[in-house]
Amino acid sequence: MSLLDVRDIDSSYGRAQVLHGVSMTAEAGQIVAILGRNGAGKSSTLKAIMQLLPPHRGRVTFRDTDVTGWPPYRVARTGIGYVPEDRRVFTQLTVRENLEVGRRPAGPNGPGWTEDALFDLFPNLAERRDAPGRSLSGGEQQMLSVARTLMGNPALVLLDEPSEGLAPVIVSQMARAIARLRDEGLTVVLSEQNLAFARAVSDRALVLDHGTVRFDGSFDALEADPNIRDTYLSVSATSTP
Ligand SMILES: Nc1ncnc2c1ncn2[C@@H]1O[C@H](COP(=O)(O)OP(=O)(O)OP(=O)(O)O)[C@@H](O)[C@H]1O
Repeated sequence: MSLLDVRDIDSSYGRAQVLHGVSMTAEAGQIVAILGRNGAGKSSTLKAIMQLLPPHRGRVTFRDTDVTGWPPYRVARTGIGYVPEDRRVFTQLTVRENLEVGRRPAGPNGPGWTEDALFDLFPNLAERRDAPGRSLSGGEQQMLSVARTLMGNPALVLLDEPSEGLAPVIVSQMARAIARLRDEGLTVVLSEQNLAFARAVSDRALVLDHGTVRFDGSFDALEADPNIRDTYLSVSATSTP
């Protein structure tokens, strides 16, 4: 069975249904990209997995456990880390203090992340380790947000638009960091509008439109289907990582 199995979920904000029968899987060690235009339902799918937007139909199964309807903090404790689009760095705390806030025991997910390992992963943060969160650039905040989530030692990381708003050089660093997460055996599900970035870091693509899955497969298959690409992906966001 897949590490993550999302089966036929519907989710709504109030009376507005935004996910319609979404199904997807992530195998252990895989990086899966959720693609689609603005408002396609990428963030909502990540929130539904985390139970921040609990599905009212369908199931989310993680490590053979049905987590549907669980409070998000319990989902986090089973080993799912979530990095929201808006970063939520603690501005008054230093980089190191922000990391401390995220610390949780390693448990079954391996030896566990240390501050040093995270500074190795994000060298920019090492240079700013005693700087307050508010003084960091957008890119550094994005890195800190990912690093803080890793301090919780998740087996699966949900990344909401990791490349959004980042300068090209920072986008490359983020791409290298995600590749290293795969080397460490982590599973990642990320939402992206930047097709080049997603292709560079991911094993598989899922394309959403209006909260419905339009494609699920390899990037080669996606590129070979210009109809899917041109109809459901925004063509503007193609900067190379
Ligand atoms: N808090 C909310 N309340 C009501 N509707 C929402 C809320 N957040 C998102 N939506 C709606 O849900 C739909 C899916 O949005 P979602 O944020 O999941 O899309 P997305 O693909 O992640 O796009 P983006 O790249 O703009 O974040 C959109 O129609 C959006 O307007």
